[in-house]
Amino acid sequence: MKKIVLLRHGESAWNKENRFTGWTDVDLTEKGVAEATRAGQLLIDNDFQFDKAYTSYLKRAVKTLNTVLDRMDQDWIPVEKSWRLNEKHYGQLQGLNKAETAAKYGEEQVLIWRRSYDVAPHALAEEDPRNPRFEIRYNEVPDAELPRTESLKDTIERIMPYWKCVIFPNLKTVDELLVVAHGNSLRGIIKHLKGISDEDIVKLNLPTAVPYVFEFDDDLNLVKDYFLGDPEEIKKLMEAVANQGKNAK
Ligand SMILES: O=C(O)[C@H](O)COP(=O)(O)O
Repeated sequence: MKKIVLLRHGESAWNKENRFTGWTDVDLTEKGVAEATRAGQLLIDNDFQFDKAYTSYLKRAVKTLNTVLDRMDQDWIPVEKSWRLNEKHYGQLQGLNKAETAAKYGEEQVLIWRRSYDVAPHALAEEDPRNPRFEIRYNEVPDAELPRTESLKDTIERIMPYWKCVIFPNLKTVDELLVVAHGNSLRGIIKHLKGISDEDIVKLNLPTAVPYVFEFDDDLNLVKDYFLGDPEEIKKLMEAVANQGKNAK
């Protein structure tokens, strides 16, 4: 059986503070590192030996991947980074507290910004210092492809060329791939893999650092998908992610 494991990074400083993060390059918390170590242990316990790993240009994902591979003693495997695996760009929401945003604009509006398929938050202004066009790490990316905000649809459109041409075709020749990325960039990949509708994708909330395994037959048809870990605990973690957009007052 061929397998791809999708893993959201461990808790970041802005997950802890409940802020919209998007392309902001925040670090893991201590808890985030511990979550990544635990994910690595779960992957060893389930006999994973990865042939190759992929991650984004953002350190919360890169450091999660390094921590997982270190726990597995698989630091040596080939790793490729791509900006295309970055989180959904959250535009002007980046840096704002999610519960405070819900208190100001309403929970329904925040749910639309966080989970809808084709509504993007307000875009960053061209001169905003957070605009990715000012960042050296994106020098290789044509300006027209660099987002100032994104809907999930936009995120999927920029991930898919990389998924379809680089990541997925590897399965023809190797058996196990690891992709460490972000809540929404992974929702986009999962929507594609499972054929989830635009309406139903609203309900998917990915917890931090819980390995999500996809198994494929030799013709690369999806056979089954499952999380590693305790289902009750994972359900609670998913609910907690959904509740981050609720008004705390
Ligand atoms: O960018 C962020 O804020 C997080 O990675 C995901 O946030 P969300 O669960 O609010 O989409």
